[in-house]
Parts: sequence; C-alpha cells; structure tokens
Amino acid sequence: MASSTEGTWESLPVKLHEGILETLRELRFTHMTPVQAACVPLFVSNKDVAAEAVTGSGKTLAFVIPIIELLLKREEKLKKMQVGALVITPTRELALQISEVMETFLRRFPEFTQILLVGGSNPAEDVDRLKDRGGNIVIATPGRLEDMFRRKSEGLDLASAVRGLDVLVLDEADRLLDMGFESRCGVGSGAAA
Ligand SMILES: Nc1ncnc2c1ncn2[C@@H]1O[C@H](COP(=O)(O)OP(=O)(O)OP(=O)(O)O)[C@@H](O)[C@H]1O
Repeated sequence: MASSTEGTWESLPVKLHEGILETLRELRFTHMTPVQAACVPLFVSNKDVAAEAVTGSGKTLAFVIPIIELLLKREEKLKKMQVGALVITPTRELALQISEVMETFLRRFPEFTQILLVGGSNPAEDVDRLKDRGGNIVIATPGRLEDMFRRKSEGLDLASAVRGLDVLVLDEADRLLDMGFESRCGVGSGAAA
C-alpha cells in the first residue's frame, strides 16, 4: 500500500466532487500520498503535469481522479463517440490495472464510458466494441491504439473521436519513449507520469 501524507482529500484547495470523495471513503483512502497531493490540485486546475514517482506511490489515482474531475467540468456533455481522456501506458497489465481503478470510480459516474484497448485480442472485436459502445475514456497500449487509428475503412474514425480531447496521460512516459512511441504520435498537453 502507498505511504500517505498528512493531507486529507478534503483539505485540497480544489474541492473534489462528492462522488469521488465517497469512493475514496469506501476504499478507506483517507489521506493522499505525496504524488497525489502534488499532482491532483495542479491537474484539476488544467495545468500540464509531469510526475516522477516510484512504483506503488499512488500514481494511478493521481491521474484517474483528475480525469473524472476535468470531464465533469466540460461545458458540453460528451457524446458516445467522443473521447475526453486518453491514457497511454506501455503494458497490457498496467492498462488493465488502470482500467480497474477507473471502473471503481466510474460506478458513481455512469454518464462516462471507458474502453480498454490492448493487444492480445482480435483487433476487429475492438473496432466493433468502439463502434458499438464508444468510449469517453480510452485506456490503451500504443500498438493497439495506433491500429485503431487506421481503421477508417471499417467505419471507425478514431481521429475524429479524439478531436475534442481534454486530457492526455502518458503513463510511464520514459518507457513509452523507449518503445519508439515519440516518432509515431504527436504528444499534446496533459500529464506524463
Ligand atoms: N491515498 C491512498 N491511500 C491508501 N492507499 C492508496 C492511496 N492511493 C493509492 N493507494 C494504494 O496503493 C497501491 C499503489 O498505488 P498505485 O498502483 O496507484 O501506484 P503506482 O505508483 O501507480 O504503481 P505502479 O508504478 O505499479 O503503477 C494500490 O494498491 C492503491 O490502491
């Protein structure tokens, strides 16, 4: 378990949505970890954030909570095929972990859908899932994500879906860059962890 600080979630200068605070109480996460205390207020205030922290320091929540907060602040409701947040992470295991944490918090925000796009399954199934259910929050590994961007002939226009993106998170950005991600995608604003 991550080591926590003296700061409670309620003590942040930016007030978190009650639905998020309720989930935190349910998880018995009373205090923030240092990386959460440093990142959440900046991220929620629309600042670009780059964080470096050791494994197990609570990085996941440092971006999962701001993603939901920022999507809640949007003036226009996200449509089914509109991606508001994109999280790119180097491995399937990390993507799955992030998606599980996101799922826990989204239980109180059923208005947002999330989709996990990772290798190891038939890409045609991901195309169908995306076309069918859409995804306001996409959690992906780089290879499968790139593949989904090339599926326009199958009726999936992911490039248009990400046009109004509010948040981009590059999880384990150093590993993503080692994988050659930089040469394939333009990196926009958001967070790198
Ligand atoms: N504020 C908190 N209070 C108590 N436990 C927490 C808190 N934030 C996160 N945790 C727990 O600490 C553990 C580590 O958190 P997390 O997986 O987010 O770390 P991480 O830095 O992203 O790790 P990794 O580098 O493996 O991705 C998880 O079990 C998580 O549920």
